[in-house]
Amino acid sequence: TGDEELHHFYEVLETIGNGGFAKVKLGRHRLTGEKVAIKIMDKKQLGEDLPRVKLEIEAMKNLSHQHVCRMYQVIETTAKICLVLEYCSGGELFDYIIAKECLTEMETRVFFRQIISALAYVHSRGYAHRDLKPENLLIDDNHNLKLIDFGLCGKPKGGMQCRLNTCCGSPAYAAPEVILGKSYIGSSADVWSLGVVLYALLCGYLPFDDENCMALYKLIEMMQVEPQDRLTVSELLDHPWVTKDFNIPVEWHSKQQMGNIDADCITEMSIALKRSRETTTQLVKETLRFSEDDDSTGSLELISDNDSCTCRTHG
Ligand SMILES: COc1cccc(Nc2ncc(-c3ccc(C(=O)NCC(=O)Nc4ccccc4)cc3)c(OCC3CCNCC3)n2)c1
Repeated sequence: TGDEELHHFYEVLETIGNGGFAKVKLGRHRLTGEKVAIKIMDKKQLGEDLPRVKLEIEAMKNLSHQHVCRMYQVIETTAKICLVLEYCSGGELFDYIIAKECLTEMETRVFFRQIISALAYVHSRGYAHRDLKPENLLIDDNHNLKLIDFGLCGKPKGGMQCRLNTCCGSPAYAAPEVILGKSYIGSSADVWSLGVVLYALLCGYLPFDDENCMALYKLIEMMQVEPQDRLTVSELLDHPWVTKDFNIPVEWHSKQQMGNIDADCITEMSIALKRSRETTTQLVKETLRFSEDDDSTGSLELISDNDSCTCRTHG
């Protein structure tokens, strides 16, 4: 069963997060010792929102970027869906800032450039995040930010047709048109949320001298009530406040090429699967082709990138 499968590959340790339908536990991959975040969702509790989770899983398969949390594996059982996700050892950005009491303007700019890098990439892949907020920005062990979409929480009170988490989770970061239940353009709503995140980062937590305030107020054009008056993410990439001291626009293209096969990973797998390297490589190639089709019924599922790989056999 899926539960055995989860425990076969991973030690499941303490809970690191709870969000309505999703519980996130710390996990450790038994083969590689790598820490992972395991997001466990109960299908019954998800109810009619199950299709939305399937959409998120498809989205995650297409998102591979240095500032977006990776998804390594999906383990589905009759009752649960478990996502095995990249673990960020530094926790949430906000806890970090509260613990440090204040960040320099430069450190704020470094983080902000990473956030717009992630957002420009997500938008370029045709997705809008729709729930950008400090809880969804985590720090990895290289002190870099990773965008996550912690996703579904309780049922929206108003039953609005926007995403659950924006309704019940965080009106504070949601654009006016989202709050008003109007139909909205996801990318513009993201820019509003980005403005709130930047404003929250700088206001009250960070020392900020006056002559720069004007540059910041120009950025607050992200928080124009009318979406068409708002800055776009691509205008932010080379905005004077964002490029100050860097003098280069934000590099947002993904540095992670998809689908490359890592030799060390093949070695580990051929040992674990008791197959030759050639056979293992062939299997992986077939699986990567399988994972491109929707109706993949492959005999071996693998999600691998440079530094880790997980494989599991179907039936
Ligand atoms: C050290 O102490 C600590 C303390 C706290 C945390 C950690 N680490 C730590 N690492 C990893 C996670 C995680 C990663 C991905 C997803 C996810 O849902 N992905 C799906 C996803 O990203 N979609 C998506 C992304 C972009 C575009 C579209 C879709 C969910 C959770 C985590 O969670 C804990 C929660 C706690 C409540 N606030 C949010 C994080 N925590 C460590």
